[in-house]
Amino acid sequence: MILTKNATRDEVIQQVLTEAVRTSEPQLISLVEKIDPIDPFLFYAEGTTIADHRTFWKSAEGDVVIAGVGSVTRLRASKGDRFTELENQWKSLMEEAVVYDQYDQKGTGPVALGGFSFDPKKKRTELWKNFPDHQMTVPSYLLTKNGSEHYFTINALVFPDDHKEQLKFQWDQDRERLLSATSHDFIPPEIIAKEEIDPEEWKQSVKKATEDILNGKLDKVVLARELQLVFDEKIDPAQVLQHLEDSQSNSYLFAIESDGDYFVGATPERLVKVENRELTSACLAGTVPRGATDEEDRLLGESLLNDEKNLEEHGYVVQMIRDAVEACSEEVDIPEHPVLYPLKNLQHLYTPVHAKLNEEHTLLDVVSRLHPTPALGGLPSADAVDYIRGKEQLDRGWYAGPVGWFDSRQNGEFAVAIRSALLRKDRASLFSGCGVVKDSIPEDEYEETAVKLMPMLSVLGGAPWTTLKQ
Ligand SMILES: C=C(O[C@H]1C=CC=C(C(=O)O)[C@@H]1O)C(=O)O
Ligand SMILES: [Mg+2]
Repeated sequence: MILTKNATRDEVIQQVLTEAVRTSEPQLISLVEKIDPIDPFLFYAEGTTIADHRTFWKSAEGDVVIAGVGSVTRLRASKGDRFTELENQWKSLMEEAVVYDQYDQKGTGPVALGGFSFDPKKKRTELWKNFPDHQMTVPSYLLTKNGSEHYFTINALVFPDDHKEQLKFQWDQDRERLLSATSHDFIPPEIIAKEEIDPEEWKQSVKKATEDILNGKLDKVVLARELQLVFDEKIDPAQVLQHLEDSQSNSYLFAIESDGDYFVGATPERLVKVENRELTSACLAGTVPRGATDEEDRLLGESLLNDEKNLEEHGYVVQMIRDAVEACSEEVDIPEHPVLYPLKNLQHLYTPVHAKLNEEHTLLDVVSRLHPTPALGGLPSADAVDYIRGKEQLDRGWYAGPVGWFDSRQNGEFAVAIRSALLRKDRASLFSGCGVVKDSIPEDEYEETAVKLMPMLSVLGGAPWTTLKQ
């Protein structure tokens, strides 16, 4: 990667153009500038007037927001381990990239955003036909909010026959449009039909899983289900994102487009973050609803902290994440007991994980070691994934897969795509799963997944869950 701090922006563009002509190859250029604060949700909404492909990410702490419009290039693995292959492609892309950047901030310049399916070996259905197994794209235009500071990046492939003034004209025009976006009113579409995987059949599958666990086939398996909604018109992902922002706290917001479909969600579950080699992960599993009053809420939380079944569910996650993190880092710090992680509709058991990532490992390497944690798959991991592949009715697609971003500085973050929905024009598929252990009660697990559907269901204008249960 060539960082050009001393030349002017114009000189850098000229250099890249000259290099494209010399090599007869397109050259990747990245131009970063600091801008006045703007609303990332408006930037995202306006992006649709420039390109179909858009990506959105907001960290649970709200400190980092990245919105991408367009796509300069897509990393794609065709053989071997998808994470390793993407890593190699990213390295070679970065070797050639020319970056004009005075600020050196995480999440700016060349950044790859996207995600991965839960299980590349699962047979695909029609539902996910517009999503490839994985997709990490480098957006053409990128808004990055780092704390209170905002940055705008232009990424582009410069071709030998491009003209400098034409390139600049196009970039200026798009920049002006994206940075001066104003709000418009949203009219939410109406739900005209809903359908879920047969509840009784699903509960049977949970019962069967508890029997298989008791028979020693595995310790834990996460089973998921789908609720489909049909609307009277196309759903706008920008509107869904804005509503999630308004209604969910302590959650990562994401939206990824592929071939006209959008995968959107507000997940509380971090997979891993790496910043200056500081590794942060999280064990999040074990669930009760929030109480209607403060007192009820406190009692529910206390019961969760002492509930054997939920502690078992949680314990498997800690065990697996500890092993995976210890294998690639030092100074691993994991508290002995979980605490409560409160969300709008639910509270979870939460154990944070901190470590120092060893030099020879990368973020994607850690993603590959962690995915799927027993909060989404089960334990032993491989057996649980096989079990899900064979027994679960649902095509999970990207549900419960890693979604996130990384930059050229080895910084980045991935969350686990739960509390999510696939938007296909006037249809939405909402997904929800739960950790099944030997003491799981099918009816309770069904209720738990119902509450986990609430965040997406309510922003999509769904009636309260109780009226959905016919
Ligand atoms: C699989 C999901 O939640 C996981 C994350 C937190 C708590 C969980 C639980 O208590 O079962 C699940 O493991 C989902 O929301 O679809
Ligand atoms: Mg659970």
